[in-house]
This record gives sequence, C-alpha cells and structure tokens, in this order.
Amino acid sequence: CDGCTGTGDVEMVRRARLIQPRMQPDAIPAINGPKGPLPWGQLTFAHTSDTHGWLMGHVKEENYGADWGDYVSFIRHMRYKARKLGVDFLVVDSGDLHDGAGLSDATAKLGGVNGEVSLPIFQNLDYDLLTIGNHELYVADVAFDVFENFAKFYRSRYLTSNVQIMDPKDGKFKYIGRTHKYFTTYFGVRIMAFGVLFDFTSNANNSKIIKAKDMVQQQWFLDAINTPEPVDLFLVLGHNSVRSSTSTFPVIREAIRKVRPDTPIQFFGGHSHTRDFKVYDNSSTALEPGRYCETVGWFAMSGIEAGTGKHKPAGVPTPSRPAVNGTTSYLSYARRYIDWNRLSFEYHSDNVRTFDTPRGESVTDEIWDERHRLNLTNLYGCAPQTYCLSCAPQTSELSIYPLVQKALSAVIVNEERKDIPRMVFVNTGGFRFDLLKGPFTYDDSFIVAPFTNAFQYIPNVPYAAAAKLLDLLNNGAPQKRDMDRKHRSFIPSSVDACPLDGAQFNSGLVKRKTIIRRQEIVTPGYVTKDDFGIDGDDTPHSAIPFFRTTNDIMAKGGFPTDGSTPETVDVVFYDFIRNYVLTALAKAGENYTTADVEYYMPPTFTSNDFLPEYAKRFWSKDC
Ligand SMILES: O=c1ccn([C@@H]2O[C@H](COP(=O)(O)O)[C@@H](O)[C@H]2O)c(=O)[nH]1
Ligand SMILES: [Zn+2]
Ligand SMILES: [Zn+2]
Repeated sequence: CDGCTGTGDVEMVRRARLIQPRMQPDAIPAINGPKGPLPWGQLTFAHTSDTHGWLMGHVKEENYGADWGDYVSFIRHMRYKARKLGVDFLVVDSGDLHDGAGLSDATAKLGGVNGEVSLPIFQNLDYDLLTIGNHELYVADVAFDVFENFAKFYRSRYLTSNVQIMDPKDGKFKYIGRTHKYFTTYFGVRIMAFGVLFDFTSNANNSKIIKAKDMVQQQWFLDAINTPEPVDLFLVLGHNSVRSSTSTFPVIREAIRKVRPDTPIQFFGGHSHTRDFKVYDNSSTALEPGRYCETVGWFAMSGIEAGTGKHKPAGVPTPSRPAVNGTTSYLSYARRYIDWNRLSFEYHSDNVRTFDTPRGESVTDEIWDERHRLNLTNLYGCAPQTYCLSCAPQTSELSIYPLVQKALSAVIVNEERKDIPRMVFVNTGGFRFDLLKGPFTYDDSFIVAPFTNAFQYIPNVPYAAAAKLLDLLNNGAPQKRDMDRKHRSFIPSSVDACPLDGAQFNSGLVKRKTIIRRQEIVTPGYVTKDDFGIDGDDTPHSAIPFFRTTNDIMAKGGFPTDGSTPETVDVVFYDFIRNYVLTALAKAGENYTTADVEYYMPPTFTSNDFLPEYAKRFWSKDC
C-alpha cells in the first residue's frame, strides 16, 4: 500500500501538490453531472447542515469529493452571480459541525478540543446565518469552545435562540450566540431570523436547552415577532428535522402565525441527515440539505412584496410553483439538492476559467496540511470488502454489523475477567458511515465510529435476564434520531460491482484536484422524494437499497464452548446507553443502579478504538 503511512505519505502529497496532477483522460474519474442550471429567485439560499467535520470531502467517493476550499470558491462565484442577476443570495448552516471525521475529532485524542482545527477552517466561509447543533453540546469543552471562539467569530450571525451556556467567568447562563437577528438584505428585504435547536436533552451540564414551547412564551421572542419594524420574511434556521414528529418547527410556526398570519416563514432545518423539502402552508416551507458534505441545499423564492431584487432574473430558471400545488399564491418556490463535487460546483459557476479562488485554494492547502499533521492517513489495515450501514439487512455479510459483532467479541475483553462469559451491547446509532473496502485509516476510524463512548459493565448478571436484554432494548425507547424511510446512505449498490469502491480511487491518500468527466450512465446515490416531488436532485442517481436497523446489537464472548448456558454473565455496554440498559434490566426483573456500573475496559479505550484494534490484529496491511 504505497504511501499509506506516516512520513512517506506526506512526501508524496507535497510532490503531488507541486505538480498539481491532472489525470490522463482515460484515468479521469467519471460521474454523471447536473441536469441543468439552478433556479434563482428574489431570495436565493445555499444551505448546509450536519457537516460533522467532513471538510476534507469524501476522499473515497468522487461523487461527493469536493473539499471545503472548493465550497468556498463555489460560494464566491455564486455571490458574484447573484449580484449580476440582481437577486439576494444568503448562505446558511444548521449546525452539527463535530463528530464524524478525523479533521474535527482527532484533536480531542491529542488532548485538545474536538473541532479546534476544523472550526477555524470552516470559518473561512462568510456565512450570513448559522445555528447550533446537538453535536456542539454533548461535551462541555466543545460547547465552551463554540461559545468562546466560534460564536464570537460569527457574532450576530450565529443564532442560538434556545441554547445557553454557563459562563465560568461569572457562573451565569448566557446565550451561546444571539437569540435573533433583524436585518435588511442588499436588495431591501426585511428579515427577522431565529436559530432553534430541537428539544435536545443529552447535553453537557454546562449548557441549557430551552424547550420550544417555553421559548415561544419568552418576552424577547414575543417582542421579536411583534416588532413594530416591518418584517417581510421570518427566517427560522434550526437544527431540527423538517418532517419528523420530534421537530419543533411546527411550534415556532404556530407561534409566529398567531401574530403574523400572512407573513412568509421560511425554515432551514437539519439533524435528520436527509435531503428533504416540506410544505407547511402556502407561505411557509422548509428545506433540509442532508449530511457530511454530500449536498448543498439550494432554495429560491420570489414574490415577496418588498425590496428591489428581481423576481424573475433574466437568463436563468426562476421559481415557478406555489408551495401548495393547485393553488394560486403571490409566492413561488424552487429547491434543488446539489451533489458536493467539483463537477457540480464548476458547472453551476458557469465553468468560469479559473474556478479556484485564492481563498478556496488556501483552504484546501490548510486542510491537507492538517490532515497530514494529524496523521489521518495512518493505516490500520486493509478492509477486505465494503461493509455498509443500511444497504443490506443488518444480519447480512454486506452489512457493517456482523463485522462490529466480530470485532467486539475479539477486542472487548477484560483480561481479569476473560473467562467470565460476556454480552456486549452497543447502539447502532454509534456507527455513522460505511466502512469502505481498502485502506482503513485513522481518519476512517472517526468516519465509521466517531464517538468516544466508554465500555462499562454490570458484573455477574443472571443469564436469564441478560438473555432478554436485546429484545427489550430494541422494543424500548428509540436511541437515535428519527430515521424515516427517506434516509439514504451513499453506499455501493453491491459490494463487488461498486463503481465507487474505496479501493478504486487511490484511497484518498494523495491530494487530487482532478478534472472530473461527465459520464452517460447514472451513478448510485440520492434519489429524493419530497413535498415537491422527485425532481429535486441536481444530479440524477440510481437508487440505493435502504434497510432499517434495530436500536442495538449484541456480541458474545467467553461463552462455554460446549454450548451450555452460564448462570451469570457480564453485561457490557457503551456508557451512552447505560440508562437504557438499566431500564431494560429492570423490565427483565433485575434492578440495578448506576452504583452497580463499572468500567469494563479502561475509560480511555472507547467506541472509537475497537475497530482500529481489530483491523490491526486481523487485516492485512498490504492493500
Ligand atoms: O456519544 C454519542 C453521541 C451521539 N450518538 C448517536 O448520534 C445520534 C445523534 O446524531 P445526529 O447527527 O445529531 O443525528 C444519537 O441519536 C446517537 O444515535 C452516539 O451514539 N454516541
Ligand atoms: Zn447530525
Ligand atoms: Zn444532530
């Protein structure tokens, strides 16, 4: 696996950057590109959410292969184009910037804070509005870093209408960002904006989330929606699914509608990792732009009776339909989901002669420097096949879960208790992305399992109760966000015939600014159906199968080889699911409390470590 590890790799990258490799035409990766120009309206938005540290882009998937520097260049071109067209263009983000890739997560392993490298890189984008995600709030240090640095950088553009943090300087709870922002766009549309996190409860102690139903009663909110200033549009940004039953957008909408029945309300959501567009009523819709730097959500609306912006800019498609089909409205809407690759970005920038802006190039360089400084390309072993999250039933050998079970059985062993049978329970929500065939690197360890959940246990649990535990957990409260049927992971359509297999594209170990060629066949990927129908995907794809998973899975170890059942077992689990395990054990007739829980593995050995350990022990290093 030439160039897979350490310093050799750095050298290769430096050389590659000097040469700026351009592949031979027959070696140019091929994907099918955008179906046509983007719609532009009086107000046009580019929307990201749930980037989770993927600023490097998908180095093993050309389809989503642009990096943050490319996005910075893209937005620069789009801002220029908007001015030329005479329309307002706003760039917004709905949060979840941590947990999911080495660039964000490796710094915590080095004793720093998760996000200390990735957030300053992210900040190269001149967002107009942003809001906070739950992944900014699980860990106290991360929340404080967001308060101290990120929020101060974006100032009045960072909206956290219902999220506070305890300021250690005076012990008082303060809003992390601002509660709301009233502003006028370049072309004169007057907007009142909020940033609302769903009713999240697993936050660190130094933060506080005000439930939406309480927030809408607060005086500052009532003052904001009743402001004597003219409001042409309410804009609600939120780390909040646009569709699920746990979304709090309907609460906000109702509260605004009570006092402003006719003012348009536009929502920009996140959290459920889907491409989605929801129509609430004829002047209120919501966009959600997927996850992991796979999608730029694009949204255009016209018809607001305010400002001097063009409602039908010349030479481009414009929003053409009312929110509710079959009705007439003064407002018209359009949405598109753009694949996160250079082919799309360049095409929509009208194939400008030089796509890369100086800022974009320097961001790309910084990402690559950090990638190597953090040793993200270090190799653990070569995955013999692709293991997917949802492309196959979870018991199938194509799925990641049998591999996880094998790895847990082999690696999660407490030397002092190795002869005592153990049952290890982990939540499937802890696995976040497919493990692709080929080099499994330090970066991939975060991509697949980013969380640092410790392995805890209750010793000597009667086997009769432990045996019921998995069913009880899986029939109990959901342990992950609402994953509706629309959720799609980008995975190979079949492991062996995968056109974008990890191994095929130099495994992402060398920086490439390749020319990407359009192809006639359709690559597998998102096939989105939303409230506007099936024409939202900017690049048409062939569909990928999707299978739901249970809350948890279980792996066994140390059981008698003769098939007999033990009297008692050690019940091992991630600390993240401890309360669910205690509740389920109580249902099985065994009452335990947190006082009965101990560490099974050293607390420093976490959910992020066992797959690398398995790869080191059981996979070849020769990719
Ligand atoms: O320590 C953790 C933290 C989170 N999870 C899982 O992640 C989801 C939430 O992720 P979103 O990106 O906000 O949807 C949560 O429901 C858990 O399934 C975890 O496993 N461990
Ligand atoms: Zn997320
Ligand atoms: Zn989230």
